[in-house]
Amino acid sequence: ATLLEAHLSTEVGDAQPASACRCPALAGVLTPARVRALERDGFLVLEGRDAPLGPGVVSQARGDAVAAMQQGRFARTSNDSDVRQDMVCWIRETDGTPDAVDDTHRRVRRLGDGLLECVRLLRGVAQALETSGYGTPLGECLHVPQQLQLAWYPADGTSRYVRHLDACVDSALDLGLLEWLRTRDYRERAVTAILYLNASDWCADRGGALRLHHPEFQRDSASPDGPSPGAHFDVLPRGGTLVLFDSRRVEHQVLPTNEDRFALTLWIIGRAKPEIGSRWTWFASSEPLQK
Ligand SMILES: O=C(O)CCC(=O)C(=O)O
Ligand SMILES: [Fe+2]
Repeated sequence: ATLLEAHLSTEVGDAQPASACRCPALAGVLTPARVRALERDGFLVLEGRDAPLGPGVVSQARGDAVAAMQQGRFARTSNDSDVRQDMVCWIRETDGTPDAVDDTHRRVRRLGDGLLECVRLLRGVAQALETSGYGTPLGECLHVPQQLQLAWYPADGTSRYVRHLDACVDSALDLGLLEWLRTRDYRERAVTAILYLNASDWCADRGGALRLHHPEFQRDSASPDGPSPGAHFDVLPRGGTLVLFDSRRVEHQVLPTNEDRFALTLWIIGRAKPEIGSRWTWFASSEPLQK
């Protein structure tokens, strides 16, 4: 059975085409070879020397995140509290500017320069993926929401997020029409992009790793022999580390953290190309993602 993430989904009404969100800092970063690895493995981790942003920008962004925390911008999610114990703050580049989406967002503090740079980097990932010919399973084109999730897992030794999938991959037949309509935004999620804003020397004993469960492992679980335990890959949430994974294939979890842990996440969405067919193609297909 699919584990469906149940928190409020990103607003995607004002998403932009990938081509409108170019980020110079990504030039030469998402090379065709790395994008092929992402397609093959379902995930890609760029850390250490491969990380796209310098430590200066990341620590500035962490300061901006702490400031947002002190301004009371973080709130619990609508998930059950046993699913996840982080607090989140939804941010847009335009927050605190005349171009903000509404009056409430015009009144909040502008994002700091460090956080702005991180937002622009994540929002540029879709364009960089398309340039390297990233192929979504459904041949969709990528779109970039304006809204990103800034999450804070408090340093209490228990804050975590249980194993889940970011996208809803169940068909209308499985879900029923109402539930299917309710989960529309989750179905559009194609690629999860996460940038960590923590210290660059985060070590394993602080906990808080992102555990990625290998897609092959999930497929195996349908076999009578059952999966071999331990088929996963842990990523330490070191500042500057960029993780990309297929939102529909890669189950993942956040292990309990002993240290305040900040993660900035963008869900890149995939929308059917007009020439391939409308969303009704998905609707009609009972197993749209089993290829
Ligand atoms: O912070 C992370 O490493 C992942 C968080 C996550 O899985 C989510 O917010 O859906
Ligand atoms: Fe997730």
